[in-house]
Amino acid sequence: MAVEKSTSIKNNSIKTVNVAVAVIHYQNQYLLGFRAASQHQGNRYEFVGGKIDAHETAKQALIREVAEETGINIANNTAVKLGRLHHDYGDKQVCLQVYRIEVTAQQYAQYKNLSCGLEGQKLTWVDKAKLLAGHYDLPAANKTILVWLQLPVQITITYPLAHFNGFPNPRAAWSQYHHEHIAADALVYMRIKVAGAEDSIERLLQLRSDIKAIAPDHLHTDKADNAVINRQIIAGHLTQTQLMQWSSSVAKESMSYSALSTNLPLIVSCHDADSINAANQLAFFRLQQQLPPVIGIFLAPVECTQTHPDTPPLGWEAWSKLAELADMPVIGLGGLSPVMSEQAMLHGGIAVAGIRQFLK
Ligand SMILES: Nc1nc2c([nH]c(=O)n2[C@H]2C[C@H](O)[C@@H](COP(=O)(O)OP(=O)(O)OP(=O)(O)O)O2)c(=O)[nH]1
Repeated sequence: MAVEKSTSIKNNSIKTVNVAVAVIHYQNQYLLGFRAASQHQGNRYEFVGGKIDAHETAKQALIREVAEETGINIANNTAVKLGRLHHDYGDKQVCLQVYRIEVTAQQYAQYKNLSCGLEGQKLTWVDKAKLLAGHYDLPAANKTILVWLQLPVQITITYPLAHFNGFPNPRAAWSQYHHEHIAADALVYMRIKVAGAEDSIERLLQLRSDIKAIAPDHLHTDKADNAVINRQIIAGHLTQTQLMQWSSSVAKESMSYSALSTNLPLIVSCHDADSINAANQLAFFRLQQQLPPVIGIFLAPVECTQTHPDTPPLGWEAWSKLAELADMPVIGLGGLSPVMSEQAMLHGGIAVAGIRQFLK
């Protein structure tokens, strides 16, 4: 079974409605509307937004819809692209173009008591933890948006095991070093880069119950019955090579590759347009199969790195053009420091990641 054969949205004659969706927040307070019973997906909460008119870009529609529905002028706020979501409701097909907008302290002070929108709809500010925990009934397509919102603006990456080769017990040294140097509550990509070292990752997770992890794709399936692993690993990771292997297996109509059955969200690494297209295809396939989504792309290298000195960096401008192609949140990687998350957001990303500068 190939992707094209299993999809209904792209081949269907029903026109897809393009919708601009604004995830408006101030720190951990998120703005939700409530859809009237008579509307499509009625009696559900929603993020502010609406149809993109024929002459409009998604960002223009976003500014117009937010002003029409709430009165908030977001023309001067940064709209951080989260992604594009195709969803088939059976009676209607939508493509949600989703942006996150943080309002200023001044805007929040002005609008925090807003309980009724300009179109008479109910509006409410809700706590992020409750929103992510599913306390509010949203349309089905929004499930993926909530998973995207779990990603922090900084992601720590571990050193590979080879970095500790000089130690008498490199695996113990790897766990101990990261135990001591990872910041509290961090999201950590466990890039150990050697097969069979899962116990070191498990040990680190046991030592640091406060952290969440992105693990090599095979780890959690091997340890599916392990409570520590299940609680702390929020996503599996695919390298660009694994992603392209999946993509070519789809082209050959052989769906044997294990990534497809992974029962965790995925984060993939990409370095070019072809791999981003493959990531979009994988995300689309997983939504169709009702598997957990692809929640992000590590797009690298933005700048020169010590670990890959011979790889030419993309630079922010080329990085930004590639990030625009992605249907999911994009994370900058390569020669970056934690303070550059703002810069990533101005270039269409949601976060930055790295090793040295992200460890304490
Ligand atoms: N605004 C919004 N729409 C969403 C969300 N999630 C989701 O699936 N949708 C769907 C529901 C609708 O089918 C479609 C939005 O269309 P809409 O009818 O509200 O758009 P609109 O405001 O321009 O509508 P209208 O008054 O012109 O009819 O997108 C969401 O979080 N916010």
